Amino acid sequence: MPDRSAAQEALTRLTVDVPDWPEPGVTFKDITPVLADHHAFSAVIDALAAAGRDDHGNVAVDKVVGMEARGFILAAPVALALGIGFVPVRKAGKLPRAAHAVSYSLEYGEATLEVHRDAIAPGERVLLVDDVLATGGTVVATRELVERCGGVATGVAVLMELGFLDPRKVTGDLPVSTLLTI
Ligand SMILES: O=P(O)(O)OC[C@H]1O[C@H](OP(=O)(O)OP(=O)(O)O)[C@H](O)[C@@H]1O
Ligand SMILES: Nc1ncnc2[nH]cnc12
Repeated sequence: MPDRSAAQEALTRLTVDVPDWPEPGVTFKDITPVLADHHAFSAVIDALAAAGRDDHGNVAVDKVVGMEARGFILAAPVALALGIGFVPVRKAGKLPRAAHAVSYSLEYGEATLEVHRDAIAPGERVLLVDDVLATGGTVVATRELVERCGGVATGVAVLMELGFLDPRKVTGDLPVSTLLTI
């Protein structure tokens, strides 16, 4: 069983709040010190991977999707921990083959995300993994990409949720697993 409280403690202790970055009024949650600490990194990966298991501890998803860029750092080891494949959802113009694209807004701007059309097979169950759930725009766009491939997003696992931005208003019925709510 992952030690969820150890992961939460490490996240609270090591995440650095950066005021007014990348623009005035935004407090940026810098998780790089968490990644730099082997024990903390390992604890948060195990805690995130739990969202991909059922009540008996069996793996309940077929793929793990990570959103560029910080999502990649977390989703790839989560996929390995679960023994399943990893799918990158990339910012526009980075994927070399036929891709689906969805545009969206986030806390500090707008962007387009893309996924290879054949990265997720019809009917596959997909866990989304990212570091921060802020407005929820990234998660909603990624769910749309999974569905355009014919897959089913079963949930999203994040390190932290910025509750004051009310992301669950837009994530709707998608189950959210978060280690910290701020
Ligand atoms: O809930 P939202 O308002 O959509 O914000 C959350 C997203 O914002 C950040 O990514 P960003 O697009 O800044 O990219 P990065 O990982 O490359 O820094 C973060 O890693 C999430 O993916
Ligand atoms: N405040 C924030 N800190 C880190 N990543 C974010 N993504 C969106 N809002 C963010």
